[in-house]
Amino acid sequence: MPFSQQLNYDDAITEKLSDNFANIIDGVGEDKDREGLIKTPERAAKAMQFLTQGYEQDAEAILRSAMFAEDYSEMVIVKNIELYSLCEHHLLPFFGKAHVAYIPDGYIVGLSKIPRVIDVFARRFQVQERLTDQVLQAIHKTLNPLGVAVVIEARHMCMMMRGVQKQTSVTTTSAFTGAFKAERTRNEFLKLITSDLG
Ligand SMILES: Nc1nc2c(ncn2[C@@H]2O[C@H](COP(=O)(O)OP(=O)(O)OP(=O)(O)O)[C@@H](O)[C@H]2O)c(=O)[nH]1
Ligand SMILES: [Zn+2]
Repeated sequence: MPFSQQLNYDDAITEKLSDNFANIIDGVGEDKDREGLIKTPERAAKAMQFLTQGYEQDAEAILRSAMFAEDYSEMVIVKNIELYSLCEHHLLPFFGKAHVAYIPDGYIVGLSKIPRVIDVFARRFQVQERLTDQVLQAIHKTLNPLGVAVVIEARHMCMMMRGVQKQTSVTTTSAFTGAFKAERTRNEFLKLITSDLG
């Protein structure tokens, strides 16, 4: 399942979630049996399973499936990886970009696996800090590189649509291991992720 775009929905979970979404529709005072809403509980149940499919996936296995021995020990950066997650406090989306770098020590990883690892952890109920750290740790543990860096910049719908209602604030989190703890290496990474190439 980790590599497919199409999720195999679990019938028992779909039924359970559908019942609960029907209650939510009812709870806000809507008519859950009107035409436009009749299929909504099931749609929402499937959407929720899609958005939380990361619980069933193994980030370290994904990384291990495409590790290659390579004598390259310069910084590798994959930046501007879009991400969508759900905040665990309000179950509202937060979304933005992740920038990931590592300095190999004997092994490189297939580049696409880095965005896949971000999705594994983003498709759960999250806080941005934990998401940042989980991506860092998964890469650190599997590749055992000289260093890993993860920066996430995100907007939280719970701060935009409700609550403090701030539309332009962006939250940045970062985490570093190994060589990225040194100022010079970290600065090189930070400079490269803000370059004009987008
Ligand atoms: N640190 C952190 N906080 C988050 C994240 N997502 C949402 N929050 C915050 O979680 C907090 C929950 O605070 P509470 O006071 O319990 O909830 P609330 O009454 O709905 O708070 P307001 O949003 O201020 O109205 C809020 O300050 C949210 O902004 C996240 O990824 N990281
Ligand atoms: Zn929230």
